[in-house]
Parts: sequence; structure tokens; C-alpha cells
Amino acid sequence: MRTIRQEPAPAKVNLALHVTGQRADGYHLLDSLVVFCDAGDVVTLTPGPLSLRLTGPFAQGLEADPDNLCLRAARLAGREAAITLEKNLPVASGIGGGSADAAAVLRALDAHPAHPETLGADVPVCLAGVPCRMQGVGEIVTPLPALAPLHLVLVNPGMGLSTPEVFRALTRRDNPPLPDRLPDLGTPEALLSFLTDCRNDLEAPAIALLPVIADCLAALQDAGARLARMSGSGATCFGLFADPQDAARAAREIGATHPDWWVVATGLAPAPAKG
Ligand SMILES: C[C@](O)(CO)[C@H](O)COP(=O)(O)OP(=O)(O)OC[C@H]1O[C@@H](n2ccc(N)nc2=O)[C@H](O)[C@@H]1O
Ligand SMILES: Nc1ncnc2c1ncn2[C@@H]1O[C@H](COP(=O)(O)OP(=O)(O)OP(=O)(O)O)[C@@H](O)[C@H]1O
Repeated sequence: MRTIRQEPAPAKVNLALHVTGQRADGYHLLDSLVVFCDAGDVVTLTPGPLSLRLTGPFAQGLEADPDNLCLRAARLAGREAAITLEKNLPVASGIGGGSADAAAVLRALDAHPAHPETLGADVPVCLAGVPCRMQGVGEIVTPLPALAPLHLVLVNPGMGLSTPEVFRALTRRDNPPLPDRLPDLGTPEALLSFLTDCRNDLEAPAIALLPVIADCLAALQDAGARLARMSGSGATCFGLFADPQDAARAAREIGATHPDWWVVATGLAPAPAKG
């Protein structure tokens, strides 16, 4: 690369996450609705040998070691760059931080490796960067038609959860998928009514491992969320609110009651620029 490239790495939210089976290699079959938020990490790439520098409020939760997904993404692409990762998202929190960072590095490099899912199950959907249905073990990604605007509050209790541990704690692995054909999700009422009938099958096992997740969900509900659910393998939970003002008010209220939690109000991210 010859120029400086800055790419947002938006937080991923699983509005619904149905675990429908398990493959012989242990990976789980998923059926999920995924969206991306304005809140996120930022990667900046400048010309130079491969390196990584960490900044931002959650930089201390990570090492700039060769396993960092930013460096693994650049190596998979066979490219060099001096990478700065502004880590604004809590680490190991169910909102795809590492996968979002890897996808942002690939976008900045304009690289299209054959198997991005080898970096992480969430990398293909993070590369799409638009609202999607995600199936298979994460490699089948279908962009959704028009989706109603969303006004979210994300809440993380400040404790990380290991994704494999949460999957291991599942008691049922053959839960029903989403309907084959999704209804029209273009109005807030239709989207909310559909999502109310959906689930995150990882929510119960995650709460069993980290009961404070139930407090995050209750705090979102008490602050007026129309729907409160956990994202991914947790521990981050999201609430859906009527408008941006209501989301901002709820975030202020929850943040004031729980100053040790990470709480942000956010809308949907714009689609990534085509490389
Ligand atoms: C649960 C989700 O957050 C839903 O979006 C993702 O599928 C997880 O994506 P990720 O963090 O990128 O996951 P990976 O780093 O590929 O996998 C971490 C671990 O999660 C488990 N895993 C992940 C994805 C999947 N479909 N089945 C699994 O069982 C496996 O134990 C795997 O070793
Ligand atoms: N750039 C990165 N950002 C975050 N975590 C990283 C990164 N690179 C490697 N990791 C490792 O990946 C693990 C999972 O972190 P990540 O934040 O991606 O999880 P997550 O938000 O639960 O992801 P998902 O929603 O995809 O399950 C961390 O424990 C961390 O050690």
C-alpha cells in the first residue's frame, strides 16, 4: 500500500442468534440477523513493515502480539503495513471486535482472501458490513433488503466471556432456525414484532456463566427498551429504542446507575465504501 488508509471497524450486533446444530468438527450451525453500529474500533494503515500499535480506551485489554487479528488479517492477505488499532470496543464482548478489526484491515488493504472465515466465524459478515442474515457456521452471508432504522443502546458489564466456553455451556444445540423466508422488516413495528419472536440461544448459557448479564438486560428494560437481548456470545447486551433521543436518555440513565459498565447509544453504521 502506498497511501494512508483509515477504516472504521463497526461493532457487530446479533439481533437474533439461533443455534440450529453442530458439525462434526464441533463448530455450531447458526441462523442470525446481524447489523453494524456507528460505535466501533478504527484501524489506520500507513506504508511500512508489518507492525501494530494499540490506542484507545480498551487498548490495555489486548497485546500487540502476532495473534492479534489485525496482524493475522494482513498476513492472510500477504501484505505489509504499519497498523494502528484504536480499540474503542470492550474485548471478548460478543460484538465482534476482533473480527471487525480483521475485516477493516482487509478492506483497507483492498484484499479479498479466499477464506476470510479462517480468521474468525464473524469475519465474512463483518466484511459485508451491512445488515445480513448469517448462516452455516458464519460463512453464508446474505444482505437483507431494507431494514428499519435502529436506535440502540449497548451495555457491557466490564467482564469478558470466552466464546467457546459459552457454546460448551449450551444445553440444546438443535433449536429451530429463523423462518426460511423473512417477512418485510422495513418498518420499526414489523422489525420489532419479528424480533420479539426470535432468540439468542447463547443468552441462557452466557447468563449461567456470568449472571450480571441478566442485570444488563433488566437495566435496558427498566430504561424503556422495546426489546433487550444479548449479542453474540456475550456479555454485551443491546436495547432497541423508539428514537435517538430516547436511546441517549436511556444510556445516560443506565450509565449513571452503573458507572462501571460500558454504555453507548448508537445508530446503524453506513455501508462501507467499496474498495
Ligand atoms: C457467536 C458469534 O459471535 C455469532 O456472531 C460468532 O459466531 C463467533 O464468531 P468469532 O468470535 O469470530 O468466532 P471464532 O473465533 O471463529 O470461534 C471461536 C470459537 O467459538 C466456537 N464457535 C464459533 C462459531 C461457530 N459457528 N460455532 C462455534 O462453535 C468455537 O468453539 C470456536 O473455537
Ligand atoms: N484486534 C482484536 N480485538 C479484540 N480481540 C482480539 C483481537 N485480536 C485478537 N483478539 C482475541 O480474540 C478474542 C475474542 O475477542 P473479540 O473482541 O473478537 O470477541 P467477541 O467480541 O466475543 O467476538 P464475537 O462477537 O465475534 O464472538 C479476545 O480474547 C482476544 O484475545
